[in-house]
Amino acid sequence: MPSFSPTVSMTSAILESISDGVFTVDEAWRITSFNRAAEVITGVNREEALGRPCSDVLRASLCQSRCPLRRTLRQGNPLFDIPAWFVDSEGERVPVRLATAILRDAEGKVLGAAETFRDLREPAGTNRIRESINCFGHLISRNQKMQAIFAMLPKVAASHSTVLITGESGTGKGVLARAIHGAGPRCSAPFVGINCAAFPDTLIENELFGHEKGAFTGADRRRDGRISQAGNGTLFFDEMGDVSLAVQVRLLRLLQERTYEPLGSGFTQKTEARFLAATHQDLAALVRGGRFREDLFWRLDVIRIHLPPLRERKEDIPELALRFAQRFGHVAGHADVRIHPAAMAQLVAHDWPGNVRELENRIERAVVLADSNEILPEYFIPASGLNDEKGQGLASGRDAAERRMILEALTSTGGNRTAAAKILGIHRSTLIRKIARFGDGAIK
Ligand SMILES: Nc1ncnc2c1ncn2[C@@H]1O[C@H](COP(=O)(O)OP(=O)(O)OP(=O)(O)O)[C@@H](O)[C@H]1O
Repeated sequence: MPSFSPTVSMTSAILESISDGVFTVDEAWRITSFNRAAEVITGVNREEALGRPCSDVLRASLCQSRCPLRRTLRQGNPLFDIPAWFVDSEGERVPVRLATAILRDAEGKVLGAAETFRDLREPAGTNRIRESINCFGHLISRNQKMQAIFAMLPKVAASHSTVLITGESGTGKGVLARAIHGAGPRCSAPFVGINCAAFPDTLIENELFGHEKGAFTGADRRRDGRISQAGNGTLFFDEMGDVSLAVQVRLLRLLQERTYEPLGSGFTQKTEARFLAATHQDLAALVRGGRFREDLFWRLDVIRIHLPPLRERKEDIPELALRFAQRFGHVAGHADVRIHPAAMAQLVAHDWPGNVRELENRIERAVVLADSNEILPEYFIPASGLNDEKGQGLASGRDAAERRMILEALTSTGGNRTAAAKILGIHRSTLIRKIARFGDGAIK
């Protein structure tokens, strides 16, 4: 057989084309390379990842105590098939199986280490439309309304039109946006999201448009914004209803003329990105109340997809619950996790104000608490708040129960809202809104 030694460009082309995430670090744990699949799985752009400590970028379950890269560098041995999870750019946990290897130069000097990881959410390479109408990307549903949505998604994904995704928090708007991107012609270009509720006005413009060196105090170098990072991929505006009127003017220009100006540049740039937007708010009502520009609303509302809340598609609960149980069981090393029929009945009876995200978090907690590979009803009772004091469920007295759960979560995290939101299975911005709604001083 003729000898074959791949060139550097060939090696990087191979790394770019595989579906496993791969990154390398130097001996100080700074990321030195980050392949395309790593970007897709973690939601972090290569530019953001390079040069930063890997624990900051991946926020993995093993980072603090059992870092596999550290073990590999110390012992000089590769590791295989390690279960773990990362926290992606949206704050969601991504279960993975990873492997590590040491990197040496031609003389055998250690340069650092490499880690590869496989996304366990889906079998490799299935981010395209599935055969079955019960699924689209990572979304699954038996519900008729959802299936009608899945049926039109291939056409939506293939088009370049702006899509407005509406639905309560945790219904899967972010997952749907990624699925539309993954099933469309831009799937190999970046998917870049921005949570509009997470930034005040001054920062959101900087995040989106980027800035030139010297644009403001502290701008010691030029920085690309998310529009530029999206290239000819997809730019996803999450929580679009939370954008201020001032920023709406800038977004209108972006959507209308496809142009923007990085801060301090004075030059107009053009974007080729496709726009997707999501909101849990009723944008038309915001327009009527004078809090959202009508012209921007019409620019966004080209194709509208409304995701029904989980309580209106209870037929999905068993399948989703089992799927989450299997996924978290896999990470925790429990094969074939089952849900006891009484526990399943409890899940189906619940109203799920936090929708699929809340269900996902409850199942994760139950899998962690489980002593065997069966989830029993008692695993849901203490922490989940599935039952209020009268045992009537959250549907009745929801506010009181919600308020109590928020208080408990904030107490257990010492007031840390990000951590409390994670426990509750809702977005930080949703938690902040709820705290403001209760606004009686007891919750801070
Ligand atoms: N139909 C579904 N099938 C499988 N998983 C789902 C489905 N819908 C939502 N999920 C899961 O629920 C979680 C919440 O989804 P996502 O973040 O997309 O919700 P969202 O509507 O964007 O929430 P928010 O408005 O708070 O940002 C994710 O972890 C996602 O994987």
